[in-house]
Amino acid sequence: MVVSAFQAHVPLAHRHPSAHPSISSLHPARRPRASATQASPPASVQKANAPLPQAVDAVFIGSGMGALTAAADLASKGASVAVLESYLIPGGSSGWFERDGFRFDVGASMIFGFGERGTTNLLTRALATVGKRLETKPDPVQVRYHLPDGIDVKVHREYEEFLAELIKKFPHEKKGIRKFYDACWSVFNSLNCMPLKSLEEPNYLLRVFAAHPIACLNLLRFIGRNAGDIARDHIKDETLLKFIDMECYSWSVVPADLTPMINAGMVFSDRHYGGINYPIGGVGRIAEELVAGIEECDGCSVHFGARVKKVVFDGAGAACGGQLVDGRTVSAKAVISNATRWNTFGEKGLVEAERVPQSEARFRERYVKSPSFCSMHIAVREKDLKVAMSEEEGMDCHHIMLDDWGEIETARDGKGTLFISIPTVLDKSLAPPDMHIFHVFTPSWMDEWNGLPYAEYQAKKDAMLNTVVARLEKKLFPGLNDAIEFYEVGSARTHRRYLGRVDGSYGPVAGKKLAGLMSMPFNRTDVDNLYCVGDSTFPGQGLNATAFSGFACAHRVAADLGIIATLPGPIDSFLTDLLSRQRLKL
Ligand SMILES: NC(=O)c1ccc[n+]([C@@H]2O[C@H](COP(=O)([O-])OP(=O)(O)OC[C@H]3O[C@@H](n4cnc5c(N)ncnc54)[C@H](O)[C@@H]3O)[C@@H](O)[C@H]2O)c1
Ligand SMILES: CC(C)=CCC/C(C)=C/C=C/C(C)=C/C=C/C(C)=C/C=C/C=C(C)/C=C/C=C(C)/C=C/C=C(\C)CCC=C(C)C
Repeated sequence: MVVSAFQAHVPLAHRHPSAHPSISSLHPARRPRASATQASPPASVQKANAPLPQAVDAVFIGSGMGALTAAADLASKGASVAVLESYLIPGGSSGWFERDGFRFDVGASMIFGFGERGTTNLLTRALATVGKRLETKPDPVQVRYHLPDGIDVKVHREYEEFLAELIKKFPHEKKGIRKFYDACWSVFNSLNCMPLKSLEEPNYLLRVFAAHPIACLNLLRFIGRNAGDIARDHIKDETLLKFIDMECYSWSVVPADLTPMINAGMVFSDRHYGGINYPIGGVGRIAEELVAGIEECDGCSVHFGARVKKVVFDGAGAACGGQLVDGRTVSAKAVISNATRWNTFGEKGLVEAERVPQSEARFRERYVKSPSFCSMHIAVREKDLKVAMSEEEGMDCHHIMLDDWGEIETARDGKGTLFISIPTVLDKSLAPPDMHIFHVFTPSWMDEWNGLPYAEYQAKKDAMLNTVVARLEKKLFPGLNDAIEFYEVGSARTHRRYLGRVDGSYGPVAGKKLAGLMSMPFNRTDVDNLYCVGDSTFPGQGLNATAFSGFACAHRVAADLGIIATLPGPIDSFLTDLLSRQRLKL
């Protein structure tokens, strides 16, 4: 099946603002969202969708960044892979959609993992496995915070410049600030000196420990801890601790006390090391290139409009393939789910209830679904904004805004934390001349949207947009209301529908204080030959994090398929099971 231009750009959200006179009159300059573009879908997507293979080494359910990285790595090692994606384009939450010459990123536009040095630049590395590379634009500022208590801080790419700005605000915490962020560097430096592969493959662990004993011991020191514990070891000022909470919340959607220190170390250091780099042409280019690279490998294919209904099992109870909703089946030695844990093992999940292993109860007891987001994708005319928009004049691409500390996590209806990205500040090719893309998102829960009749649903989206635009106009972007050309609002329902993620969730987060990353599931499951990849596995949310899960998954699958050397079979199995049992005790 070839994907038509229209299908490949199905609207993210179906909305008709003109049906709501209140909105039209509030925003006379706005017009309803533009029609889906008629431009051709990318070559990678057109080429994909060869006939389904009958049998492969590894079949992937979904084509998010976790799956694409793992598929690319396995393909480069000589395995045959088939990626089955239910939607019409690849990438999942790192996908894209187009309207009237604008190319919008579906998810966050702040991209880690595109550095040139070290080992933690996992997006650069994922593309390289299949001989691809993307041009990127370095972002001089990771994010500018606009927070209560007059905290207006830029996280500069240059580490010392960021510290100086923060210390200026909290001079009495000069030592504590440096100690906390230096602890993050210590984690990062330990990771960034070693090859990053599967932590459930003993041969790798032994080799990496032999080559980097001090770094491994340092990681073991931090792997069971959370960022909040380390921050409190060094910092006393409550407002500064709230700032650190926001630093964590802005990517982990939980405060520092629940954010694993390994992840904080990665994020708070890599932004100054590899830096934040925007892929020219949009975030969706990463998935497009990975698909193109996978398809160039012998015996490897990516299929769209291929929704998997269930995992297929053999007589011994081992996973042996995926069955699509239309009944077609792809058999495989390894089955890898990129769906969330709940979509894989939960009610009406890919694995029927009687086969769900006991160990999943442990996961559910520890992790909960994070909220979804209400995402506002807005096309903006630069000439009507009363603020300079170019990078040269000091406009930053990413902003976080909060008016009241009490509302970091809980506020609803667009009154809480606002995440704002304007990727056109870095890449003008995303929009027509003199136009900008504003992507504004705020945490939002399914219960706010579920069951609303059409008119109420649309009215709620419009109300959210109005609240958010009013806040942005007042504080950051005067003129925004009149500068809106068109807009598109996505709710938790939209995320559930188009990304297939339960309740539109951003992923699992600790439901209570846990020992850092120790209990986050790895890629193997307690079902033989069934693996998981993506943000439901170690180390969690984020593109670079899911790319790590992809590399780790590919490594373990390659070991199980006999493609890479392991310790002798029985020893490998014994040690792998021993490690997994030890983790279960934690
Ligand atoms: N700037 C950033 O850091 C950024 C940007 C975008 C996304 N992300 C991250 O990406 C993470 C998600 O990545 P991921 O790898 O977990 O995957 P994902 O959720 O993005 O993609 C999963 C894919 O699997 C498909 N799928 C689900 N069930 C299926 C089924 N039954 N049959 C066929 N296909 C199915 C979905 O359609 C989707 O395309 C999120 O945590 C988010 O933080 C980060
Ligand atoms: C041998 C022995 C004995 C031992 C051993 C030890 C070891 C080796 C260990 C190891 C470990 C490891 C390897 C680990 C790893 C890790 C990793 C890689 C991690 C990563 C992470 C990352 C992350 C977390 C990221 C994230 C990000 C994100 C989430 C982002 C987001 C964003 C957003 C949301 C945006 C915002 C926006 C605005 C502001 C606008």
